[in-house]
Amino acid sequence: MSGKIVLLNGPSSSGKSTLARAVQARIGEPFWHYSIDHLLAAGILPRSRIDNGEFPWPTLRPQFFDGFHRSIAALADGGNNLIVEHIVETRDWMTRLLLLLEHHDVFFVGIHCPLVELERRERERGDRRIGEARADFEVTHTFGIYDFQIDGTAPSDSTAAAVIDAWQRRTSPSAFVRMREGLRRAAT
Ligand SMILES: Nc1ncnc2c1ncn2[C@@H]1O[C@H](COP(=O)(O)OP(=O)(O)OP(=O)(O)O)[C@@H](O)[C@H]1O
Repeated sequence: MSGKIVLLNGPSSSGKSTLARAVQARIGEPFWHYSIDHLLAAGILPRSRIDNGEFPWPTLRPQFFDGFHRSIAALADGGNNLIVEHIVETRDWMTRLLLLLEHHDVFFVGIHCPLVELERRERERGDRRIGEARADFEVTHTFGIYDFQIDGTAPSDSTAAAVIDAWQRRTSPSAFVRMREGLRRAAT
């Protein structure tokens, strides 16, 4: 049986990693915390050869993210429960996730944070490209509907407890099921 997926979506610096760690520490079942950041931190990319232009990132990026999206389904198909943190950048990515995760139990969580706070965090962190948070802020919540939404400025302990409670009480049809139905209606 496929693992269950809690998918956190929000702009850079909204607090996805912090929340994912807090959920993972409290939830009553084993969940793997999975994100692009983990792959990057593991050194998956030939970083210096991309940075020096030898390998073209604009060509490689779409296939890297497509592989990431497919890997979510693959890990869940192995029976693993996942807390996935992601920034859904485009409507195509949203559609791709809806189709790839058609047979999975997905609980879709939106993390909201005021732009002024995102930009403050971005400056303070110093390890994010300035402007990334604003670009994400303008698009990432525009592609779909959620099962649950949270305030990324609230303490992560209480937010994690609220996410777990809402996940335990989740009902059908999920946001992913409703969005897929919308896609199919639009296609007919
Ligand atoms: N609830 C919160 N209250 C105050 N600060 C927070 C909260 N959650 C996260 N932060 C701070 O915001 C910064 C970004 O947090 P985090 O790495 O969790 O964000 P993220 O959405 O995963 O970012 P990215 O997508 O860029 O990886 C960190 O400095 C973190 O300590």
